[in-house]
This record gives sequence, C-alpha cells and structure tokens, in this order.
Amino acid sequence: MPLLVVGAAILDDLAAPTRLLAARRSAPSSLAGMWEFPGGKVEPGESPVEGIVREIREELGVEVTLGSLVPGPGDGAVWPVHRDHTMIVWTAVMEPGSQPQMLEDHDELRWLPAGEWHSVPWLPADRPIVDAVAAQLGVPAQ
Ligand SMILES: Nc1nc2c([nH]c(=O)n2[C@H]2C[C@H](O)[C@@H](COP(=O)(O)OP(=O)(O)OP(=O)(O)O)O2)c(=O)[nH]1
Repeated sequence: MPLLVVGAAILDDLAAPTRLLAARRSAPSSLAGMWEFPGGKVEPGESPVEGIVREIREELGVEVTLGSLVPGPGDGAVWPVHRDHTMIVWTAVMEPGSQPQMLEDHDELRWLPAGEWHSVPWLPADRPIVDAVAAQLGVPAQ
C-alpha cells in the first residue's frame, strides 16, 4: 500500500498570490539541503486534511487555511514522489499575523517571489508540482 504524503504550497495570499514558502530539509541526510513543501506522511486513522493541518502545526507552528488541491499529472490530484509514495498538495495561507518557525525537519524557510520559484533546489518530485501551482494560480514560476 503506497504511503500518502501531504504537502502545503503556502502562499502570501490566495486571491492574489505572489510569494511561495519553501522549506529546506535538514533530515534525513539523503534529502538534507533540498527544498520542499512543508508536510509529511498521513498517519493511520487520520484524514489527509487532518494530516496536513497537523504537519504544518508540528513543523511550522502555524495554523493554515487550505485553498484547493493542485491537479496532478493524471486524473485527480495525486503526484508520484519518493519510492512508491504518492503526494497530494493544497494551496494554503497561514492565519493572518502568524510567523512560521522551524520546529522540525527544516533548517531554512524562504519566501520565493513570483518569477523565482525555481531559485532553490527542490526535491526532484516537487519541481513539476511547483510549475503546476504556478500554472493553477497564473503566477510566473520563473
Ligand atoms: N514533506 C514532503 N515530503 C516530500 C516532498 N516531496 C517529496 O518527494 N517528499 C518525500 C520525502 C519523503 O520521502 C516523503 C515524506 O516524508 P517526511 O519525512 O516528510 O514525512 P514525516 O514528516 O511524516 O516523517 P516520518 O514520520 O517519516 O519521520 O515524501 C514535499 O514536498 N514535502
């Protein structure tokens, strides 16, 4: 049974987005230094939405409002990631006034302005997802 990973493409604004929050992984060593969407694996008994809200709370210490699912390369919103995992990604915004922290798994957070969404080395599986987020929102990725 493939593991489900959930991620959040956190934006500065859902109606008029320009900046995307990228997080640099600090672990495990095979992934350290690469950038990703904050998130992680859905736990048994948890819905995907519960999973992403929990992961963002644990990793960044903030509450998020989810926007829409990012359409995948096939039917639906499922993206292939590492090994036989699959990932689903939502656009999201943080609760107004909140500041993301690096509580777990990350050693740098960066707001990427429009046109510079590929200025960091994303995990390979995330590169097409970054483009799909940009296309969905009508923001130039690069
Ligand atoms: N969180 C996250 N994981 C991603 C992304 N892209 C991508 O290929 N992955 C891969 C990396 C990992 O193999 C897997 C997610 O594992 P994770 O380590 O973030 O999950 P977790 O926080 O629940 O950690 P653990 O319980 O396994 O320790 O999915 C992404 O954008 N965000």
